[in-house]
Amino acid sequence: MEERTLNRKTNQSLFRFWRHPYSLSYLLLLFHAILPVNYQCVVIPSPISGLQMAQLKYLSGFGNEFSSEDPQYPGSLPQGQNNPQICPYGLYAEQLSGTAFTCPRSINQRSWLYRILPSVCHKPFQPINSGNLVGSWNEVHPNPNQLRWKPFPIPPIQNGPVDFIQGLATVCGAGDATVRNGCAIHTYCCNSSMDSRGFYNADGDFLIGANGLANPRDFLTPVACFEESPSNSTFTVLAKFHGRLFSAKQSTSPFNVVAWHGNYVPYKYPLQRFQVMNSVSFDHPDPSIFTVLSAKSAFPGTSIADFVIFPPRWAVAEHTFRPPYFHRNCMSEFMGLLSGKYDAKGAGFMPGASSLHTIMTPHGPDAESWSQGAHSQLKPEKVGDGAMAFMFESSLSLTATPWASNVSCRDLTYHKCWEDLTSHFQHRER
Ligand SMILES: O=C(O)Cc1cc(O)ccc1O
Ligand SMILES: [Fe+2]
Repeated sequence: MEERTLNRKTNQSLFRFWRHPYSLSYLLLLFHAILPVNYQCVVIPSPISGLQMAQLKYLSGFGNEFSSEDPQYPGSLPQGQNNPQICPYGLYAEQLSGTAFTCPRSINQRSWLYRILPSVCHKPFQPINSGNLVGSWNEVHPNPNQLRWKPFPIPPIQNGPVDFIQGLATVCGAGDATVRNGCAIHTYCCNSSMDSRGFYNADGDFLIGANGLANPRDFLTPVACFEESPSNSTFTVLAKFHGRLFSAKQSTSPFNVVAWHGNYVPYKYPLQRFQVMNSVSFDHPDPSIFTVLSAKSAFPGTSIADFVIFPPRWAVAEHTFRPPYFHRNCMSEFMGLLSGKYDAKGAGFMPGASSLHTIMTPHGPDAESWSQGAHSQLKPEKVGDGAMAFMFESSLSLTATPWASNVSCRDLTYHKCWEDLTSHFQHRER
């Protein structure tokens, strides 16, 4: 997934932000939408080296104006102004903006950071191997077929360490980072922490948004926290810019924010906290009822992408075909299964698997799921116990990259899951 959601930052990591232990057995996909408005977040996938996870504290809320200072440095956040002539504790003031200065105040996003050194203290960035990252779509071959992938394999540690950035690969996307309108879906599979490497994404934000049945207090933003830089140390800051990777060295840790305030912040959200709503009478509401976050486009009601989840829930609709129906949409749908079973698919869509149904590509329940949905007794039923599926519903025409088209875990038999659908048409007697 490409950039709109988590963060975008300036040259250094805004906060040290723990994401996921790489030992998670499921695939974690990143979505990244390039917005006309420059939203930002920070996803710093670098595991905590100097800090213990238990020490991490969070501020709760969504869209708030926050203030934070490292508890060991009371008074480190300047009061009453952003730019004192000399900042408390000799810190440097640095602004990180997420929207144009000229955006109306109601949607303006920015944060002020008070850090040990400003982000600009680094050696020049040099291009590095961008691996399987793709940022331009015009030369990628279109494919209107249903595409599906088995779980992307986690690289074996005996073949060498692979960190979050080295393990990133672009699955599909559309649009252009240079004109800041588009999105891409990336996957990552890694076996090592980033240690003294940090990352920022100038092409957009890794996974964010605005609306949903998610409660604001479940969004957690890290409290200011920094690490000391031992003398003679070397840190690497990696940048993603126009779809390519760059690397710069510096002698101090970029995780040096002692205090900050603002509303342009990274956050994490536990999907299990999403309160599901659904039909309590009949028929199948639109899947947009499960939207957690939206990356809005310039057209009201039409997103660059909605981040939708399918958590466990009760199905009670009467005289209704309850699983997802057959359809072809004017939107692209990228789906993944994190755990359990998805109610429109059987064994072919296992945890870690993903699929792409681009614009107007027909899809729907596989033959067996259709049969169950058509014939099962309609009592109240728990759907997807222990399951979690997600979908990016995008108004853009997503194209699969050459890597994703040719990767060995591509499920070339996907179309067969509908082969057993037969005609039940009852001809009229003539
Ligand atoms: O394709 C899918 O499985 C996702 C989906 C689910 C649903 O309940 C209705 C429409 C839809 O695209
Ligand atoms: Fe769909």
